[in-house]
Amino acid sequence: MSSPKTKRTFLGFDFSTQQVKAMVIDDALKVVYETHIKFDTDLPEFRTHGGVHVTEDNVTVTAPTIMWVKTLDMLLEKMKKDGVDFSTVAALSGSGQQHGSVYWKTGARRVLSTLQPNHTLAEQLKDCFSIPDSPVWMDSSTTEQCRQLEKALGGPQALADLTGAKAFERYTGNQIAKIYQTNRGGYDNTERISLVSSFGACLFLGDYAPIDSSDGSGMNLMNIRTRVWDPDCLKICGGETLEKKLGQIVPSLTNVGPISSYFVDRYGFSPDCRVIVFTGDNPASLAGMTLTQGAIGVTLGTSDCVFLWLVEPKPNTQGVIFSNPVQTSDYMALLCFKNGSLTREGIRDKCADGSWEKFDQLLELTPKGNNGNIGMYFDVQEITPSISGVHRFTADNQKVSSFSDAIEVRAVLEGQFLSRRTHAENLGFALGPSSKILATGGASVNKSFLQVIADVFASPVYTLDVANSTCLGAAYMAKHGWLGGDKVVSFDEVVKGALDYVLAAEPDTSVTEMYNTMADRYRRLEQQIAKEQGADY
Ligand SMILES: O=C(CO)[C@@H](O)[C@H](O)CF
Repeated sequence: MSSPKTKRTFLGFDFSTQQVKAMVIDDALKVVYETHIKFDTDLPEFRTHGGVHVTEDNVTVTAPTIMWVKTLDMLLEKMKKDGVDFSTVAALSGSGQQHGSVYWKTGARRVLSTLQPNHTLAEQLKDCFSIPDSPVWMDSSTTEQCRQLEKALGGPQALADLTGAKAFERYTGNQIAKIYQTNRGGYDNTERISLVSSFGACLFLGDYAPIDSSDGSGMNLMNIRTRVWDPDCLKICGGETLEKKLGQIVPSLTNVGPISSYFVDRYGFSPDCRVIVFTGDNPASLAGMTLTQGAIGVTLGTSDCVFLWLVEPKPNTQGVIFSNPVQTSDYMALLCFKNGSLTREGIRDKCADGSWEKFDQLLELTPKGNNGNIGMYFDVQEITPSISGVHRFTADNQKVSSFSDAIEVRAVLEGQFLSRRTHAENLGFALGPSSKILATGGASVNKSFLQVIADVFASPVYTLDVANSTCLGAAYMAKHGWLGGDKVVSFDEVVKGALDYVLAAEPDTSVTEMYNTMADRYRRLEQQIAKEQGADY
């Protein structure tokens, strides 16, 4: 809670899949307040599960747009009751679950710009959405539209070269295409299409806020190099009117204007409070981790995610490349691996009686490099690449059906982290003397994992116990944008010293050459499996 002595604060919001979070930081970037409102439990009238509605076909996934609006009403009331002094907020920004989309009905802009402070946002905006149920990132009902877009643009790799990713069902252009094709009435009655991020900015701006270049990268509509809409993609997905409905993209960190008077009158914000363009949750998370060039962010959770800062990206059909949210001339990449902690825990239960202590003891029984044995453990259909099954290879690349417990334990760790490394390198990340790994997530407390990561990546591993990196990143970006963005001051400069990363593991340089060779072998073996299973690689 900000106190009278606090001179200046910055506010970050995160419109995520299951909740809306808010975080207040002081001028020294220290968190002084945070809170959240969860959709399922705090707004039961919408009957969501995990913040969404999934249709029987398990393919179509949406969320009620007005639920997000009402949640913001509740969040701000809670913050007010908790004593947050909104008058100290110099700037605010935010993030949103990526790829989701909001459809503002024709005429909504007038309502948005004349909000009355004695009524809630939800009361006033309840009839402003032409498509009341927003498609979200978990939706996978647009495969037909994905194939149409890739066919028209020359195939998955050509589309990745142009937009930073092959056509993914969750990507907004394909979601818009489905509405354009199947609900033309609703589409034609839409005057603005927002992402979840820019929708959040619209509410605070009291006007249509632009999409930023980083979250705009998650749509299969933006030219990843020029950061402007690609006319061919627009036409295929939404015809001649889509560009007008989207508005123009702006660089991340853009100061898009003063806060709407609605928030000044109702909550006591300063009329000088600036709205900094919102961005996607993963770009904001990169900022919240204070990831910098040469670093790799690794979040070890149910799914493992790898965040990369790239200067020269090599788009492919595995990862996704976004415009960098804090250095707008650079790029970032995201790799998601579905087989993360549950796979590691499965081997622990099978080989070490469910004990991490015994797991670590078994790990010590085999040399680094596992005498050339390699394992790949895709208990569920993997995302990167899209293959499944368990595959074990001996040093001479012979497939075997089992390993001893000790070999298996090392093989699951080396296999997973060789996979993270090879896919990072495929996207253009170059490991070098200044590389470092920033590890977060539940499994980052396991020291033996971190040592394998340090050895496989030949880089020091730092850990950070940062909860809500997405919301924290949005608050950091509020200050960075308020200072003028990356054209005025670098992100490094803005966040210097903000977080205390702890050095957790240093690489054993005696095995660097061995893992370099092993990485090349892993890549070839995984490509072989992908080919056998007819998967992109
Ligand atoms: O689809 C994703 C990234 O491409 C997810 O991480 C969503 O952003 C989660 F909200």
